[in-house]
Amino acid sequence: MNTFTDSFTINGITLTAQPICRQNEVLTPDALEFVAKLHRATAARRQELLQARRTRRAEIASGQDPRFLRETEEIRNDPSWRVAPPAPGLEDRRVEITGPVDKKMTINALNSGAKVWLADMEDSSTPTWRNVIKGQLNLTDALERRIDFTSPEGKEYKLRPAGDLPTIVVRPRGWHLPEKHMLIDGEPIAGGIVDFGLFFFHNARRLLAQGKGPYFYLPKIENHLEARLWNDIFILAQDLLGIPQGTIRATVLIETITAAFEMEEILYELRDHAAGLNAGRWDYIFSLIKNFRTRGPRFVLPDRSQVTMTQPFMRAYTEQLVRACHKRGAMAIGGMAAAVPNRKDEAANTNALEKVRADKTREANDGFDGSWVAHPDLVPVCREVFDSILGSKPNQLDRSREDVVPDDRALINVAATTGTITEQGIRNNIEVGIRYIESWLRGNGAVAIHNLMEDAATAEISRSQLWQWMFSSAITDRGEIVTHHWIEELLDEEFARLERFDGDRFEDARDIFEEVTMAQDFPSFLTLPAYARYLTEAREKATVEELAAA
Ligand SMILES: CC(=O)SCCNC(=O)CCNC(=O)[C@H](O)C(C)(C)COP(=O)(O)OP(=O)(O)OC[C@H]1O[C@@H](n2cnc3c(N)ncnc32)[C@H](O)[C@@H]1OP(=O)(O)O
Ligand SMILES: O=CC(=O)O
Repeated sequence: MNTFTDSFTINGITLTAQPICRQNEVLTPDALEFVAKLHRATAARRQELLQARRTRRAEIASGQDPRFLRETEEIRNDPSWRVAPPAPGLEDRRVEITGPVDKKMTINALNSGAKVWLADMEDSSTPTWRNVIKGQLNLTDALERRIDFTSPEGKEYKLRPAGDLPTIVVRPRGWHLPEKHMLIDGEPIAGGIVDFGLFFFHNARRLLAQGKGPYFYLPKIENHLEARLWNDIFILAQDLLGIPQGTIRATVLIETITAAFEMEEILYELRDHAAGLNAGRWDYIFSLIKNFRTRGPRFVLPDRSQVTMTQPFMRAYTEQLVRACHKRGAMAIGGMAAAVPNRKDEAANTNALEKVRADKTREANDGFDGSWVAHPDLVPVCREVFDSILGSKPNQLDRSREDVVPDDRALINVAATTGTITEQGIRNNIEVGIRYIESWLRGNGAVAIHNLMEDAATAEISRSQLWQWMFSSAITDRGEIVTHHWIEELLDEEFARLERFDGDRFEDARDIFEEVTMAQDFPSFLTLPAYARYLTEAREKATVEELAAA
C-alpha cells in the first residue's frame, strides 16, 4: 500500500489533506497563489458578514421582523438601472439540470439536452477533499471534451459527439463553509473561494475561447452586503487574470428569508455581473424555520410535504422575485420540484412527471424564464412546459410583473399557511434526516428517498422542523403534543427500521442528527459539525490504487 506525505506549507498556503491523484493539475502554484489573494483580500469581511448573520438572527428572535430596508429605498425607487444583458449561453435558460460534479453525473448532465447545467459543489455535494478536487478536474476535462467513465458494470459514458452542450454554471459553497484542507496563513479558507477561484483560474479563458464565459450560481446569500462581497471578489479575480470586467455572470439564489427583502438590492450590487435570481425554495423554507424557530405558533409550519409553493408566503416570495428580476432585466429561474422519476416503478414515475409538470406550469405562467430539474428524465417535461409559454422567444424578460405589489408583510405571513403536523410527518423527518446524513458521510450529497430528491437543504428542513415543533410544543392532527421524549421514542423506532449494510455510517449519522435536532443549541447548518468532526482525514483516506481506479 502506498502512503502519503503529511501537510506542507508554501508562501503561507498549507494543504493538509491526503493528496488526490492528478491534484497537481488543479493545485498549481499559480492557482494556489490566486485563491490565496482572493482570501487575503476578503477574509476579514467574510467573518464580519457571518457575525452580522448572527446579529440579524438575534434581532428576529427578539421580535424584530425583517422589512424592506429604508436605507436602500433609493435603489428600489430608481427605475433607471438594469443588470448586464444576458451573456452568451445564458439567453435561453428554459431548462436547467442540477447535480453533483462526479464523472458520471457530469457526463449525464451534459448529455441531458438541458440548456444549462448547474454544476453543484454545494448542497448536493459532500465537501470531501476528493470531491472538491475531482470536481474541478471533471469540469476542466468536460470543457476539454476528454472526460469519460466506465461503470463497475462496464457501461461506458462519453460526451455526445456533436451539438451544443448545456452552458455550465458552477455553484460554489456558501459563505458559512470553511475548507479545512487548505489554510492560508494558518486560517481555513472559505470553501466558496476554493470552488470559485480554482474553476475561474483554470477555465475562464478556456470558456471565453469557446464563446461562453465563467458563470456562477451564488448560494445562501443573506443580504445585499454579502452580494457586494462576491462582486468585489469577481472584480479582483478578473483584474488578476486580465479578463475584462463584466465577463463573469452570477445568478443569485434567493433562498434565505432575509435575502427576499433585498432582492433588488442584491441585483444592484452585482449589476454588471448579474444574470438573474433563482427561487431556491428548499433552503428558503429552512431559513424561515431557522430564523423564526423561537417565535411561537405563528411561525410553525405543517408537515414538510404540505409546505407547497401555493402556500401564501411561498407564493408572495416567487411572485415578488419575478417582478424584481424583470424590472431590472434579470432572468427569474424557478426552483426544484422534489419529485424524482423512478425508472423501475411506473406508477411512481408517472406521479413524479405529473407533479413536476404542474410545478413548472405554475412557474412558466407566473413569468419565470426557465426552471430547474433534478434528473435527466425531467428535462423534456420542463422544456415542453416552457416551450408552450415561450414559443420561439428565448425568455420572457419582456413580461413585466408590475401587477405584483412588493409587500414585505406577505413574505412572512406564515400564519396563513394551511396544513397539519402528523406523526407520519415526524417519522419521515427523522428517517430522511438520518438517511441523508449517512449518505453525505459516504460522499454522496444527493440521494433519492421515497422518490424525492434529498440534499443538504431538504435535510435541514427535516431537522429544523423537529427542533421547532419540540420547542413550540406543537400539536399534531391527533392532538398529541410534540415533546422531546416522544421524538426520542420515534427516533429509536425509526433507527431500528433502517436497512443496515457493511460500511454504513448510520451510527455517526444518528449522532449528528441528534446533535443538530435534539440539543438546545441549534447549529446554523447541520453540515458544519458534520464537516468539522465527522468528515475527517482518516475517513477520507484512500490508497493510491483506489484513487487511480476511480
Ligand atoms: C435544493 C437544491 O439545492 S436542488 C439542487 C441540488 N440537488 C441536486 O442537484 C440533486 C440532483 N439529482 C440527483 O443527484 C439525482 O437525481 C438523485 C440522487 C436524486 C437520484 O439519482 P439516481 O438514484 O442515480 O437516479 P436514477 O437511478 O433514476 O438515475 C438514472 C440515471 O440518470 C442519471 N442522473 C440522475 N440524476 C442526474 C442528474 N441530476 N444529473 C445527471 N445525471 C443524473 C443517473 O446517473 C443515472 O444514470 P445511469 O442510468 O447512466 O446510471
Ligand atoms: O438550492 C435550492 C433550494 O431549493 O434550496
